Amino acid sequence: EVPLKYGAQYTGKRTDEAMNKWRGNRFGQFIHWGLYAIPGGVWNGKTYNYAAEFLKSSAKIPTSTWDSLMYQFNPVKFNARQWAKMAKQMGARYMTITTKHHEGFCLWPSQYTDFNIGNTPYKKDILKELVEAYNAEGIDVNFYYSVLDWHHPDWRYDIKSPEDSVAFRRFLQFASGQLRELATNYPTVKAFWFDGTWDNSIKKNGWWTLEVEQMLKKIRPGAVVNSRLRADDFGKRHIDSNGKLMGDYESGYERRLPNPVKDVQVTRWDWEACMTVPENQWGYHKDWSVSHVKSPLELLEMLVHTTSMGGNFLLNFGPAGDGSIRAEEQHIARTIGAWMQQNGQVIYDCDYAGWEKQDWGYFTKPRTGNIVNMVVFNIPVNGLLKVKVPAGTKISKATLAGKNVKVEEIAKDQFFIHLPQQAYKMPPVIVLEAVGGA
Ligand SMILES: C#C[C@@H]1N[C@@H](C)[C@@H](O)[C@H]1O
Repeated sequence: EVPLKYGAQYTGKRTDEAMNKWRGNRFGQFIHWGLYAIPGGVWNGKTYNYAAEFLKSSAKIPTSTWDSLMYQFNPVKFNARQWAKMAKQMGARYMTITTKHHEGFCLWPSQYTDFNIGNTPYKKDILKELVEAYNAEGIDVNFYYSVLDWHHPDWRYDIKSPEDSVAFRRFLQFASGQLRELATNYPTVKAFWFDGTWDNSIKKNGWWTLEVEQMLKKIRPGAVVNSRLRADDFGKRHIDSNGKLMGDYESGYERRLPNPVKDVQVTRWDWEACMTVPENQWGYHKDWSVSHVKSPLELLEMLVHTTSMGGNFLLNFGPAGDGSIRAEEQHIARTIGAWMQQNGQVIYDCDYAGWEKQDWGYFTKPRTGNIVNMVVFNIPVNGLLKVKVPAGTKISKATLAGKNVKVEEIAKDQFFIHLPQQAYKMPPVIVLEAVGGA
């Protein structure tokens, strides 16, 4: 091992109450909302297909022009309680909000910059409204914070001169100040989701990333911080130079999921995947016809897939500039929510079962007891669901919606579960009682 000052601070999974709650939540709503929601991917009549929150760079818009969008931000249809109720109905147990994205505009009245919600026609503290509304629904709120800041004059992509060093040191103090005020002024915040940390300027300041993690955990004991914040002494990100995870969970799965067979190593630590509904739109885009839009069933399978590998699934919503939620996203929330209403127990507080992945779908396992859940997405023509169990394990019972289904031992440690033949519009769940074995 190489000696590190700014590497991983511990190994293994945190087992404190705050982290157990973060882990057990399993399903979160990501919200990307900022000035980029106003143009929605269209500028001077031209539609830009790239991610709408990157429109400033896609359309090469000068910072002064982009920043003047602040004077148009007046979401007259914004209703934090409605958003929170929709998230509750969808079955989300946490919500992660972009307090500040790469554009540098702050959804809270930051004392460190005028580029914030207080100087818009809306004026009110949107972050406070969202935290209160979601907490009132029993939903934990986490803060996304982009270190990359296109607005701030002291931001640097790299440190190539003494002037860069001086400016960037000022920038890091600014960012630390903003993070301190977020952690202090919104005391129910549970976790911090860092982004915009891929540039050399951050890699060359790994010390700061550890200082921020420690500061946040001092202000908010139990706070959870993602690996994406962190860089070690040599600029290694997420995983330090000794192969140890930094931060409290791995956050590299963006718009992709680990392979359930080849990537089982992800189960050794906590992790989260974040996912867009279109192919690559986090902020509101006016025209979703420019790429594939995932169906509720595609997204539900991703949620179950993630739970089956011991991860959290963060599904993104991009509200419009007027504060409305588009119909496609409302349909997704209703459809997934209807299934979660009946089957949330196979997601919440569930984990990797350690059983061999089969083609019909995914296993999840509650933290306690001898239950293993089967969530079936691919219905076999013969209605027989193969299950390979750890050596010596017996399946004593299998039920679907509380009714027994046939269990047939077909070989040593192998069974067929007989799925009742019917048309399934949503994935059926079979609950196995397993005894003995590993
Ligand atoms: C690239 C990039 C950013 N990371 C995702 C989580 C979105 O915030 C996107 O803009």
